[in-house]
Amino acid sequence: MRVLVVTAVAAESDSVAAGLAVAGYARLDEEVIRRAPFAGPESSPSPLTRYGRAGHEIHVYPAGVGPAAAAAGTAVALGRAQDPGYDLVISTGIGGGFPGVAPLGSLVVSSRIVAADLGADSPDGFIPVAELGFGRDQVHLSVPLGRRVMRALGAAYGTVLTVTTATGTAERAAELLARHPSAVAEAMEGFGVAEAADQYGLPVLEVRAISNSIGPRDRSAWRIGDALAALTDAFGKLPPVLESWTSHEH
Ligand SMILES: O=C(O)c1cccc(C(=O)CC[C@H]2O[C@@H](n3cnc4c(=O)[nH]cnc43)[C@H](O)[C@@H]2O)c1
Repeated sequence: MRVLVVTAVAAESDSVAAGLAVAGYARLDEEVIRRAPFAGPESSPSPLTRYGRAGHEIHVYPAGVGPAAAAAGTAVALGRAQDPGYDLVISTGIGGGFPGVAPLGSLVVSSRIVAADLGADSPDGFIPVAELGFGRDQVHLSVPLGRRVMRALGAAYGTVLTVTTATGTAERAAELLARHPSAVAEAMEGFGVAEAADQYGLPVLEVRAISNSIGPRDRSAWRIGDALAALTDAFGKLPPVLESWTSHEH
């Protein structure tokens, strides 16, 4: 089994790595595959790091913030994979949770990944790109895998929205929920990772640890430390599920 885990930033990758260590995965090596887009001229390049246990490998790559960086970084990492290629791609990191379904410090697993603001605005409201006839705003996910992961993590299971502007008002949160009643969380990378994985014919999953509630902007209420600890917890529990899953099940 070989899995590519894509985060946005190094702090998320470090939390994933701490969980993999708990699951018995040892660091194998690392490869600088490009300069992450969020890194300034003084920052060090962010490597893709490989971890392994009993013939299974999990590679972790902080590809950058937002769907464009996520898609580009994922495609680069997938394109450089040597035989055997990857079986699965996971988009992960911190995210905003919809109140009532995904509290601070909890985990969510995607049943669907939807690009929630990919489309056109109109006097009658938002029109998704698929309705415009230009493309798609969601990709196929493995339901059996998602459900297994959800059970193993004790996570909420539902639609994870990808947005390019984080929600900062109650009105916007209500609008998103009205359009996506099964939404549990939002973040900024899932759809980009999913597009890249899908174009390589690979299944994808999104796992988010909730750092903030979706609604009126309030930075003082963010709990990034708790979310990163939840991410470590998730990746301590995830490997046995992934090892027992085979990609033809999706
Ligand atoms: O300053 C703000 O109000 C603000 C609100 C939400 C997100 C940000 C970020 O700059 C974080 C981007 C980063 O974190 C993920 N993330 C975490 N929470 C959310 C969210 O509620 N909505 C969207 N993205 C979120 C995201 O995936 C990025 O990697 C600032």
